[in-house]
Amino acid sequence: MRERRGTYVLGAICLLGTNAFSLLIPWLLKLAVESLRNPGTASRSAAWYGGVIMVAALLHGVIRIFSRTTLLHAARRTEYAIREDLFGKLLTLDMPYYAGERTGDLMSRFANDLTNVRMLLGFGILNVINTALVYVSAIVLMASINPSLTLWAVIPFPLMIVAAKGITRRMFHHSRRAQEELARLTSQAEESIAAAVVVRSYCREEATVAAFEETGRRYLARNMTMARLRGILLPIMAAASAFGTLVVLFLGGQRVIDGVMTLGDFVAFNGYLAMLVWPTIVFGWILNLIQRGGASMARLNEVLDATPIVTEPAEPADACTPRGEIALREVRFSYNGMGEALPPILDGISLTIPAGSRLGIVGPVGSGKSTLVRLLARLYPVPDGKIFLDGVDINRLPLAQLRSAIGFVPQESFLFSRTIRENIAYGREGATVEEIAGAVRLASLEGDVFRFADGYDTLVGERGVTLSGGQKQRAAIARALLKNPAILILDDPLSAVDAQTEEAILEGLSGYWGDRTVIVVSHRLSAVRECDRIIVLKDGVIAEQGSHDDLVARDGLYCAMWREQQIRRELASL
Ligand SMILES: Nc1ncnc2c1ncn2[C@@H]1O[C@H](COP(=O)(O)OP(=O)(O)OP(=O)(O)O)[C@@H](O)[C@H]1O
Repeated sequence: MRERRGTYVLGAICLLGTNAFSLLIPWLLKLAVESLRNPGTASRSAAWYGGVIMVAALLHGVIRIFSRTTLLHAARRTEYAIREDLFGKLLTLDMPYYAGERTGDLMSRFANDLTNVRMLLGFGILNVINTALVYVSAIVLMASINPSLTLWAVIPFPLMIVAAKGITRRMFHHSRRAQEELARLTSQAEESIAAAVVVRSYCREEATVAAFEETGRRYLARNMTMARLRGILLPIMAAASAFGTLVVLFLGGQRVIDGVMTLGDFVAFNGYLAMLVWPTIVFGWILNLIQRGGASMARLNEVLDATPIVTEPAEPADACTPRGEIALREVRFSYNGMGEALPPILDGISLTIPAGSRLGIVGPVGSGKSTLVRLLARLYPVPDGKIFLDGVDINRLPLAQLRSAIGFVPQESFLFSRTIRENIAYGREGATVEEIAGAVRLASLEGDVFRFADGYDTLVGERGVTLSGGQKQRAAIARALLKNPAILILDDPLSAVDAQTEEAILEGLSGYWGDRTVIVVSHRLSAVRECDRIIVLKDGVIAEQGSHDDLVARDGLYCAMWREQQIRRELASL
């Protein structure tokens, strides 16, 4: 908006010009009428004034087009810039922010709120300037013709302003609520479409439609109230302005009959009064635009002013090639729920993972395995002096440097609605066809890709629906392998395949490990069996650690889990 200040000033100047010509017309009419009444004393003929009026009307029209396009284009450009800022901002925000937001709500800010802001910055500003100019200049000119009649003419205005203020205050409230309901509607629609299969498989169509209808009803009710208020406002404004006109016709007409006012003055006075009618009638609409635009700008500012909790270091450490040694010192961590710290998920984890070694992380459901690996990539905030990469506090590493050292395959793999090739190439910009094929081979996905009719060019549907769960997971692994990171974190990435396939895939990957540090989180102990060290997490602490053989020999939690999984496996093979 600030960058476009010049354009708005130009638009305002044009509005000044267009209004100057429209204000000139009643004055010229007055002179024309006076010339008709007193042809002998008039300096110019009525026809001459008629010609000048036509020129003034033409100039008024031309400059009006220019003023409107200037201001409306400026609003479009501002909308474009805000959209870019919004998108840029959303990419900088971190996991803690997204954990508290609904996608649909964010999407509605892109659509509905941005439109409201554009309307405010376009039509809103245009009409505010126009109304102010018309009101001030018309009233000044009316007062110069007849001050007492002007007073009568403007009597309804204060009443109109009081009525408009009261009604628009209520409109603002309903407008804000309506926008929230719309955001909720967008969220519900987005979620129901994404989870269409779940909805159908649980036969929840009716309940989902009912919930959608309920939100829709609330949205409709808010809009109906707004329409009612707008409906009240408009006739009040029109009636008050008609009353002013009536009074002027009566009192002005009498003054003309009494010879206190000339017919030319009366014509001009009425011309100026007529100019006030439209801005007065649309006053309510403009106030509504302002209220709505203001409410939407506030919603956009909530996102634009949001700051990521995970920030770049104030004094970054020198860049160096990572070796991949990770150290954790008494790491404690709690998630924030509605701004309050929840009970700790990790409670004093100390651990050193030598560069080039392989660590397995196992433990019961919800014991904090994923949380621990998320902290290594600073997806959540980590206190200073707790986690080190090659001896450097990770809080001192620029985020891009830290994250480019890590290949992270999360529990839920996400694929873009693009081809398989593009999805895997996302791992590294500029990767060659051979490198992509190499990563696909390592992730044991090659056979699957060749079976697809379009091979690497197979389009992955939204969220990868055309791929099986296991194929999606292997595609996500291939993407991380292509990145060629010093540290590879696999957070239960093969949960969708059976134990034998998981083992075979991990076996196939063993050639890739090299001197990389590898962290494998898994529910299946067979997946971590070959790791140099395994930690068993329980209730946020390391309950046991050691190699597979050590842990089995200890006859503790790991050993119990191992026996249970072995029995299950044997039963499954019967
Ligand atoms: N964003 C979050 N906000 C609040 N609590 C969370 C969040 N993410 C996870 N938790 C909670 O933290 C605990 C540990 O979750 P985490 O995902 O780290 O466990 P896990 O050991 O990986 O579980 P699983 O074996 O099921 O994958 C759980 O109780 C979970 O509910």
